[in-house]
Amino acid sequence: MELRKGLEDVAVKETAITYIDGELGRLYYRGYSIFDLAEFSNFEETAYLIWYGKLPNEKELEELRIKLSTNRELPDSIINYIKEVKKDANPMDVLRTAISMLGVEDTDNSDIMEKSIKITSKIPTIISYFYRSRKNLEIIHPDETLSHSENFFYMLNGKKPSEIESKSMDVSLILHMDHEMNASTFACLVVASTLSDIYSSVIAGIAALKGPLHGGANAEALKQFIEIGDKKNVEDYINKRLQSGQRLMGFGHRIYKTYDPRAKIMKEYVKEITKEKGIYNLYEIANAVDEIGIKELGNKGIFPNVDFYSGLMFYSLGFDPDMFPAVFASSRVVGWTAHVVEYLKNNRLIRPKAIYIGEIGRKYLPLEDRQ
Ligand SMILES: CC(=O)SCCNC(=O)CCNC(=O)[C@H](O)C(C)(C)COP(=O)(O)OP(=O)(O)OC[C@H]1O[C@@H](n2cnc3c(N)ncnc32)[C@H](O)[C@@H]1OP(=O)(O)O
Ligand SMILES: O=C([O-])CC(=O)C(=O)O
Repeated sequence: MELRKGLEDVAVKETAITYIDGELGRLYYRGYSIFDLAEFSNFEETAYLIWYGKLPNEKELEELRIKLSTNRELPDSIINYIKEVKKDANPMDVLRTAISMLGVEDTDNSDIMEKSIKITSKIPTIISYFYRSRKNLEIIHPDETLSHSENFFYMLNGKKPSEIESKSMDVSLILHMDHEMNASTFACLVVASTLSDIYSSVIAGIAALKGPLHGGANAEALKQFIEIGDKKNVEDYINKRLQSGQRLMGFGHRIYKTYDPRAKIMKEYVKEITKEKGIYNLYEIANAVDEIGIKELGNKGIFPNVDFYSGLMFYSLGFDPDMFPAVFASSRVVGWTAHVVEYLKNNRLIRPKAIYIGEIGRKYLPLEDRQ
């Protein structure tokens, strides 16, 4: 039996959701280029596309908009939990626990799609309530008149977003919404394939996304730019980092062997928003890391990935660095749940193999006879 470390190049399902061309750096949701969706679409419309397989007409879009905007509030038990949890808790742990509590509270008999929409509509509320309560600020209840992205920004910052903030938020969420069989989506499927419930699948996704090799890399990438401090230090920093065997965070990808198209799009928006926020120096450092990093690693097919610029984007939008993976999850939940629904149409228990390399037939010794 062949060992495929990291399951590289192993297909676990057929999908009509997302297609990636890792050589050319192209990404399509349901056949639509990520470049077009980022430019012309918004969170609600792209979520509809990913969940239902087509762009919605006006009525369909309005129906989804209403479901997403009227299900944002949390049960009191979860609000109390968020207010009482320790202020330095990891936001991914808080999110994971809050989704688990939602699962406990859930008594409705709606199908997985309806539950998925409700979970999606509540994640920004969980993140924003925790953000404000850890800073001893009053929580801001959701505003049904605002779009998903605008409301997220509003619940966090206490003011409605400007045009550039609103577009940047929408674009960021669109870019993170799905990415074929990444580690967190696979974790969701493993759980779903046992015919467990959708809350449990989403929790598995959050748990896998948290790690610094996956969704946690956005915070690590920003940390690098802050540590570098000035663009004249970039070359030295990269050399030291690579020579000491550390990875450049926000670089490299299992599928992309060229520039991640999402990073390309994110970079343009980050350039604009950092100017507006007075932190353009961080963009300049990031841009220098991008260029010098490619000189060092590009020949191995290692280029910036989505997490490289998204940390700087989320920072510009007001999020604390430890919250970036949770913001990522607020969008990826659409992809996770779409893949679960797709997989369950043709379910088979996911149960791979391990190649045993230990001993067999060892003699059991009573405790007192062991060395
Ligand atoms: C949303 C996302 O999840 S995007 C990914 C976010 N993660 C990061 O940015 C973390 C940094 N990047 C990485 O650790 C990796 O590129 C991963 C985990 C994303 C992909 O890893 P894999 O496809 O498994 O590649 P693997 O870990 O086997 O690395 C292959 C080689 O490239 C090197 N490499 C990979 N990424 C990097 C990097 N960021 N910096 C320096 N070297 C790297 C490895 O050291 C290894 O070198 P070697 O063959 O000389 O030992
Ligand atoms: O596809 C991957 O392995 C990681 C990634 O970029 C994502 O999940 O967005």
